[in-house]
Amino acid sequence: MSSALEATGLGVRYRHTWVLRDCSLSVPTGRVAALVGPNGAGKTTLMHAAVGLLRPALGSIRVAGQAAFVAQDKPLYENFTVAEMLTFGRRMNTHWDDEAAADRLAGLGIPLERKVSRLSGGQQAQVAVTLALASRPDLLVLDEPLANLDPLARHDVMRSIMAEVAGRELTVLLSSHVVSDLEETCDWLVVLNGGRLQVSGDTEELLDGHLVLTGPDDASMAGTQVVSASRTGRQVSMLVRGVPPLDPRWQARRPGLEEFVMGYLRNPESAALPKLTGAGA
Ligand SMILES: Nc1ncnc2c1ncn2[C@@H]1O[C@H](COP(=O)(O)OP(=O)(O)OP(=O)(O)O)[C@@H](O)[C@H]1O
Repeated sequence: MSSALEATGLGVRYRHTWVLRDCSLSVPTGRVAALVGPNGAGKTTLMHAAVGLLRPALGSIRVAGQAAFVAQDKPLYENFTVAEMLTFGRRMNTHWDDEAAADRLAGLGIPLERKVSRLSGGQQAQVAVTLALASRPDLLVLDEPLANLDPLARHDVMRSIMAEVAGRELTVLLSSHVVSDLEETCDWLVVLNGGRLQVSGDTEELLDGHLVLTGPDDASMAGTQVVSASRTGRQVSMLVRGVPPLDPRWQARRPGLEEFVMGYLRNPESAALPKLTGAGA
């Protein structure tokens, strides 16, 4: 399994403050990886380090091939038309697929002669993604591509990204605060919390390896590895790792993605990380 992105012992600091500490992760080629975490967790910082916009103080982060980055505040010139943005992109990039970009925009019904400022938020996001894709990257890094978009536009942007991944060997790393948007499309999950990596792995394997247990708060928890728990009255609901408990009063089910992420974020001390033995293992 080859990696499109690999970080080993990554540490980043701004002046004297560490904002990423000891992050080791690997995203396999061809995956759509979701990067989630609360405000200030270090998601943008990790993306900046991945695409070479900042240099780590410790460890390393490596992309196999070319990366393209779409920043949070869509890097478009408001007074340019879409066609002028394409010309700009062509001049700024050594690898550039004009035809693919024009085809993609035509398929999305975005007129080339329209000014960027006259496009909807969803169309601007699509233009920014199209420009990034036109540079033929191996890794597409998108910082909150769905921010400020309505649910339909969020769905359309995600679906169009999936179509690109299906069409070629492209890996995507995208951050979002809306975990439910990622459920259908992201098959790799990275959770950052307070500058530390909490979770990194195949989404289905992670969900299959955990249970949500609900039961009375005096039920025995023997043999269960609790990620986090919340109480309502005399009932306890817990996210646990591994095997079901012995106490028959527990009801067990597979967690949804949002429950899983929330369960880990509630307890920053818990982690679900693969054992990395050297780079890329
Ligand atoms: N240029 C900078 N100088 C100093 N501190 C910074 C700088 N950029 C980010 N930080 C700090 O680094 C930490 C991580 O910020 P980062 O933007 O990576 O988080 P994030 O997870 O992307 O947050 P959000 O979800 O709010 O976008 C924060 O505490 C932030 O204040």
